[in-house]
Amino acid sequence: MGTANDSSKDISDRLAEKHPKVVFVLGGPGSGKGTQCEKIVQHFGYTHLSAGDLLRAEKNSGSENGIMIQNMMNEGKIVPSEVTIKLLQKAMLDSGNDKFLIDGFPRNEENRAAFEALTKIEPEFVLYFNCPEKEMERRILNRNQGREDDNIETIRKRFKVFLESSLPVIEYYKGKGKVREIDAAKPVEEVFKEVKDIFNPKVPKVPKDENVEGRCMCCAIL
Ligand SMILES: Nc1ncnc2c1ncn2[C@@H]1O[C@H](COP(=O)(O)OP(=O)(O)O)[C@@H](O)[C@H]1O
Ligand SMILES: Nc1ccn([C@@H]2O[C@H](COP(=O)(O)OP(=O)(O)O)[C@@H](O)[C@H]2O)c(=O)n1
Ligand SMILES: [Mg+2]
Repeated sequence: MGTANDSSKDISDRLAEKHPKVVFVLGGPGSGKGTQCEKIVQHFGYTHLSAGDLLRAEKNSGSENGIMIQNMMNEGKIVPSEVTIKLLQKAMLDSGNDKFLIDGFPRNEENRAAFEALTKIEPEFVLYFNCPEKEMERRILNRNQGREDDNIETIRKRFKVFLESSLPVIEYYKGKGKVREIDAAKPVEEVFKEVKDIFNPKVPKVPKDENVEGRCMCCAIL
């Protein structure tokens, strides 16, 4: 009979066969991760997986972890990786796609190391939305999504967790040259301009039939 470990290995193996392409989308609470992910999906064909949304859905499904997830979220704490990674892996397999924006994950060193060990997936790059705390606070208090954790007391706890636990993950990926940092304090469309340049890098065009002396480029070089 299979054990829990067998089944988590099974799901990891099935996922590895798809050779998924993953971009981690990080930034403080309210920095605009979800907003920009929606736009990336429309333009670049990724599937958006928000760790927070998956955890909220799991909580609402009445699962055995529901109360634990609710308590952790209301305290702004990070849910144990095992739970979140299982949800992410299932969503990746169910999607039928092979390109994913993983939003709000990894949020601490435990998330990062457990995901790497279990899935062996290395992100293509990490999109980091850098935004001042005052602006993030203003946005969350105006978000109106009915989230229980969008109150000033929990927001302050989430900012603390971001500084203490999530920024070190961003630093880790900076050390690997993988972080693409974006000024997220600008208006949505201006932020997206920067995002587009990252997903769609401009390749400088080689001039075709033109140079100063009227010869083609290859002749000019020769
Ligand atoms: N660049 C922006 N300028 C102003 N408001 C924004 C911007 N990006 C997102 N918002 C708004 O701020 C709130 C938080 O954005 P959201 O995408 O949910 O952030 P996150 O997923 O990082 O918490 C939402 O109400 C959203 O409409
Ligand atoms: N990797 C993650 C992501 C979110 N969460 C929990 O979910 C909450 C909300 O995450 P979210 O990504 O939806 O929040 P925002 O950054 O979008 O405001 C976090 O404060 C954590 O309590 C988690 O435990 N682990
Ligand atoms: Mg979000």
